[in-house]
Order: sequence, then C-alpha cells, then structure tokens
Amino acid sequence: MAQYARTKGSIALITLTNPPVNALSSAVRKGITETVSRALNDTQVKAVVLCGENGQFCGGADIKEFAKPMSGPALVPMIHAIEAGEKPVVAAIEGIALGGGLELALGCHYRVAHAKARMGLPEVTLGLLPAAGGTQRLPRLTGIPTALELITTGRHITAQEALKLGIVDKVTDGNVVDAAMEMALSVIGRPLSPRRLSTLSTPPLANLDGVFEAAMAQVKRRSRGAMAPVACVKAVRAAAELPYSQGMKRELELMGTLMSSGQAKALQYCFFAQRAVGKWSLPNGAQWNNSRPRDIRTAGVIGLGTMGRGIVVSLVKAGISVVAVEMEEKQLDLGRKEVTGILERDAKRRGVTAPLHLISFALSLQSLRGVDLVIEAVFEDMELKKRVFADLSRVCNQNTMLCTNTSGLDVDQIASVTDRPPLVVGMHFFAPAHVMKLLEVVCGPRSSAEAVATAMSLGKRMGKVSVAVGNCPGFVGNRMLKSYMDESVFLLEEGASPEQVDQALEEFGFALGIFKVGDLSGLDVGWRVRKSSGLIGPDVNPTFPSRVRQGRRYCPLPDLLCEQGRWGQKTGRGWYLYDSAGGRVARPDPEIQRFLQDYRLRYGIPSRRISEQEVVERCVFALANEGFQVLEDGMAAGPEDIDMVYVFGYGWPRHRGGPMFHAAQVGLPRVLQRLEFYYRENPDIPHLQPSALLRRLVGAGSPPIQQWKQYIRSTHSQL
Ligand SMILES: CC(C)(COP(=O)(O)OP(=O)(O)OC[C@H]1O[C@@H](n2cnc3c(N)ncnc32)[C@H](O)[C@@H]1OP(=O)(O)O)[C@@H](O)C(=O)NCCC(=O)NCCSC(=O)C[C@@H](O)CCCCCCCCCCCCC(=O)O
Repeated sequence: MAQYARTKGSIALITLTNPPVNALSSAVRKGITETVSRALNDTQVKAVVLCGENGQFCGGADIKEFAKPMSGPALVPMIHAIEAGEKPVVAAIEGIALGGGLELALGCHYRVAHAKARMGLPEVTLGLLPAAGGTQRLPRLTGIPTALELITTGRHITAQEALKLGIVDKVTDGNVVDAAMEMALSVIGRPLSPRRLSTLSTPPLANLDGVFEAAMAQVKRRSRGAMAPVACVKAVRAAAELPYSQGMKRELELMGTLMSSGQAKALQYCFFAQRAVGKWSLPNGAQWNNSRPRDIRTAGVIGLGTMGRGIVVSLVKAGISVVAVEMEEKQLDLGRKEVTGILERDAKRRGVTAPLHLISFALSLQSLRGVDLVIEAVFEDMELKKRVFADLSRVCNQNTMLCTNTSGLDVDQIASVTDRPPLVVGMHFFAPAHVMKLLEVVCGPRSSAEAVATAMSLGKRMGKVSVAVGNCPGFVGNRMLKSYMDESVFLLEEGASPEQVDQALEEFGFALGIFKVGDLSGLDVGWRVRKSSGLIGPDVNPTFPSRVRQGRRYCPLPDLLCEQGRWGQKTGRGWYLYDSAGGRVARPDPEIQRFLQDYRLRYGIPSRRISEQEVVERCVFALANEGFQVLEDGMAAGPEDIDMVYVFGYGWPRHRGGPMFHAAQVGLPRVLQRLEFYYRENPDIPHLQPSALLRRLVGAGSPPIQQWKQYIRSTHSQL
C-alpha cells in the first residue's frame, strides 16, 4: 500500500498504491508509517519524496472506512512524524491532493505540484472538517481569510492558485516526481524548522473578531442548517487563538461531533449515491459498462424558449457544435441574443473566449439533417411534440438520435410517430438548464441500450448528474413533486399561509419554499398542465369549483389565483407580492390572507393552527411515500436514484441525503405511523396512504437503505 525505493543514492521514494485515488485506508496509513520510519532510520537516506501511483497523489481518507470502527495507525501522528523528522520530505503532487491527501502534503516540508493538479480540503462537503491538522496548518501557511474560504467551501484549487497562495513551492509541466527529487536534493542540509507549519504562528490579522463573525454569518446564511461549515469556522478560529496542540484538540473535538452526526452520514451517502447513479442498467441486461455510447459531435436543439436556450449553452460548453432552430424569426433573434449573452458573460468570468463559433441558428428543421442528435424543447404539448418528431423522422439522417426534453409526457407515444423508436429517449433538463445539474434520462420501453448510454454519457459531458428513470407521467421528479405540491395547498385550505409553509420547508433546509418556487417558475405552467390533463374543464363551476376531481381531493386555489392574473414573479403577484413584474423579492401579501379566509368561509373549511412539524411531515413524508411507489413500479433503479434527482434537481438539502435517505434516517416505522395518522385524518388524499413497499420494509425490520432493492416486488422494472 506504500512502496519504498531508494533512488539517486540518497533519496527515499515512497509511493502510495491504492487505486483509483490512493485513499488513505488503514493499510495505506500502515504503509506510510512503516516506510517513513524506514527512511528516517536509513543513514544513507538524506531526503524523502512522497508521491502517488497512477498519476494521483491522494484523494484523502478512505470514506468507506468512516462507517467502520477505526483500525490501523491514525493519520494525525503519522503526519506529525513526517513533519517532525530530521530529513526533508517533499510531496510530489500529481492529479489530486484532497482532504487528508492535502493534509499529508502540508505535513511535508516542501510541495511540488504538476500544473494540472487540483488541491483542496473538501471535507465540509462530506459533513466533516479537515481533522488531520488541516484546520491548524493551512491558516498558518496561507493566513486566516484564505484558509477560512477554502475550508468552509471545500473548493478545489488549481496548481497555479496553490502556488499564488503559497500552498505549493513549485509548479512543473514536466515529471513531478523528478522535479520533487530535484528539490529534495537542493534542500538537503537546510534548516527544517521554518518548514514545519505546526510550529509557526498564524499571520497577524487586524480585526480578528470581525473576520470570524463575518465568516460565521456567511456560512450560516449559505448552509441552510448544515453543521459542518459552522464547525469549520470554529476550528480555524482555534488556529488563530490557541497554540497548535490545543488547536488540534479543538479540531478533534469538533470532528468527533460531526463524525457521529446524521448530517455526515447523509452527505457521505450522497457522495456514493452520486457515483452509483451513473452505473445504470436495464432489465435486458444492458448496463453502463457493456453499452457503448455514440460519439456526439453535432447536435440540434428545437425551441429557443428558456429551456432550449439553457440546453444550447450546456451543449456548446461541452464542445459540441449546435444548430439551434426556432420557427419564428422574432423568437429566433431573441434566443440568439440570450444564448450569446449567457456564453459571453460566462467566458468573461472565466477569462476565455466565448465559443460562439460552435452555434448556428436556423428557421427550419431541414438544417438538422446531418446532426448526430436532436433535443426537442418545444412547448409541453403532446400533439405539438408528435408533429415535431414526425417531421424530424422525415428530415434527419436515419441514424440521428432523437431526444425530447419533456418534463413528464409519454416518451413512448412520442417515439411511436418516428421511424426509429429505439433511437428515441427523454432528456429531461431542469431550468435553468445551463445551471441545474440534474438530467433525467427517460428510458422508453423501446429505447435501445445505445441510446440510453449516449444520453447518459452526453449528460456527463455537460457536467450533469444523469439519472436513468422510467417512462411514467412526470417520470421520477415531477411525479413525486405532485404529492408534495398537493399537500402544500391542502395545508393552505386548512389554515396555513404560504409564508408559514415556506418558512417551515426552508428551515428544514430546502433552498426555497414550495410557494416561492411556484412564483419563480410561473404558476401558469401548472395551470396549463392541469387544463390539458382534464382536471380543469368546461364542466367545472367557475364560481364554486369542486374540491373533488377524478375521484380524489383537489384544491382549486392555484387555479383561482391564476384566473386573477397572479402568475408569480412574471406578473409581479403570485402567492407573494413583488415590487414589479419580474421582481425577485417576495413579500407576504395581505390580499392573499383575505383571499384564503374568504375561500375557507365559502367552502365551510374550519381554519386551524398548523404546526411546523405537520407542514414538514405532510409535505416530506408524502414525497417519500410516492418515492416508495416509484420504486415499487420499477421507475427508478433504487433509492439512490430518487435521492439524487431531488438533491440535484429540486433543491433538497444535501445534508439530509434525499427524501428516501431522510425517511430511513427518521425511521421507517415512524414514517409509516405518521402517514397512517395523516391518511386517517384525510382519507380523500390517496398519496397519504402508506405504500406497500414501505409497509414491507417496516415488516422486515427496516433494513438499511442499501438493501431496499431486495424488497421491491416490481415485476415490470423499467430500469
Ligand atoms: C478524487 C476525485 C476528485 C476523483 O474524481 P473522479 O471523477 O475522477 O472519479 P470518481 O469520483 O468517480 O472516483 C473514483 C472512485 O474512487 C472512489 N473514491 C474517490 N475518493 C475516495 C475516497 N476519499 N475514499 C474512498 N473512495 C473514494 C469513488 O467512490 C469511486 O469509486 P467507484 O467504486 O464508484 O469507482 C473524487 O472522487 C473526489 O472528490 N473524492 C473525494 C475526495 C474527498 O472528499 N476527500 C476527503 C476525504 S475525508 C478526509 O480526508 C478526512 C481527513 O481530513 C482526515 C480525517 C482524520 C480522521 C480523524 C478521525 C477522528 C475521529 C474523531 C473521533 C473523535 C472521538 C472523540 O472525540 O473522542
């Protein structure tokens, strides 16, 4: 796990060998401890170079080991032995030095990095802090403000930035181990004390209290209830105020609290879940590692509304040539202006040239003849989409893949009008498509493995987290969202206000409450969908619209709001009031209070006080309950897929792991019991009826989430 070799007569070369990222497993720590001791005791050795196998220095502690009892040598004394040794140790950083990997390098006396290396202390993203001295050594090296920023955000930095910040001593384009050996030879005999970061003081800083207070306020604002960023600030403060040994004690103490927290478990679950969803498989045996994606060099995008523009930007930023098509000149010009603006602003921010040469704009589908793949992003209307796909089928080369950016329509119905159903998949982006990380890849029953592989891989190229989902109304994300949204409006009927519901959900950790989200995305969108799905029609009494539709409880409040022209931010009024049309700052609207009171009176609904607990439980457990049903129906491969859809597409707080992980963490028996209670109270709300899978899991003693798949009775898995 760590190889030892003596080179150039007097240099000991220690190589970490634990592919793929040389994580510091207990075996690696043992290997490093033994080889360092050997080098320090070998009188022939005058200096040591530490590097990693396969072009990766070290990805930090082995995250898989966090779930097990600690074994093997501890990291802190191991790094201390390197720093305290009387021979210079040089870290040769290639690929990555992250977390414990960078802390190991900070314990070395010198650091040389390859120009393409990336470094950082991302522990905060795992619900932890850099507890191998990172919070104590980094501030002593870079000063407090830089250390605070790097540790609380977990941001990766380039070798060039690391050089500027003094984190590395040299950057090379050539062989990093050779450069490190050269440096090792050149420093033999120089005093080591100034290179031992633990012995230095943090650089003086005026207004220390002010800096820490501002940092604390900032992390609290940003972190939506996450504990780790707060602990990171406290640990760095210890570096500023306490001697090193006491700072280390504080670091360990804070780490102890984080390590055993549910948040750390949730964030580490997310780390592995994010990677697991890329490993898709279909019932016919096709999967990520036996299906070859096509090489996509050119793509067409039809429709330059908000979604289409974002999709064009995402494709172009991935280096793909795009033909963007609109049917009307005015819309095309508007789209061109917006897309160009986004790309130019992005390029300016990154100090590069905007890749505008990769886009062409056209008014006819004929221009899509030769592209490798088309993504349709026209209005959410089945008949319109079918017309577009029938035309594409005629126009495009036989081999062109055809994708639809529908947010919930039947992909198979769309495929059926083409001459190539196996080459049709759904690629459901989330607005704004160039910002949001989620891509649902919708596998129709006739989508080929090659088409799924291509869409998944294209998503990855665009920097998305691609999740394969089955073809059902709303797919995974929007199907589940329906229960969540329904609960939120039912709560309004029963006595809550939009701001009360939103506050409870934001305190739970959602980026935005459900009513603010509605106002942001436009309330008219759902209104149109409800009209086209037959929920609103000529038979609905306009003055006294029914509260039961299609055999279940229905809340007409959103429709009544839309009829008043309250469509959200775009009209300056929705569930909230805005300064003007397009305004962003939501203010509670007394008119809405009156509107809700009148509504309750008119329908004879008694208004009651609704607790924060009820808001969260009804919205969040209803969401998870639908998730169990999604699993039972075979529309998602596992709970991880559902959770990543929610974390990356719906603003679900990552430190709560996703709705399914949250249900597991709350305890499945408790979730079942609360759903049973709410269903008893509201027998006309079917989505509160506990799903059969939830009952089975509870009956089986609530097995860990990783084992849930064994309890799914789906006979018709779509994935
Ligand atoms: C490294 C990456 C950037 C690579 O990305 P890439 O896209 O190339 O590849 P993948 O992400 O797909 O990864 C490939 C493969 O590797 C696995 N993997 C990656 N990193 C790790 C890892 N660190 N551990 C384990 N496995 C890893 C990944 O899962 C993939 O596997 P697969 O099977 O899917 O192929 C990218 O992977 C990345 O970002 N990795 C994470 C980097 C990171 O976050 N590092 C920090 C780790 S945490 C850490 O280092 C903690 C340290 O500060 C030390 C802590 C000391 C502990 C002290 C304990 C004190 C206990 C306190 C108790 C107190 C008690 C008391 O008070 O009394």
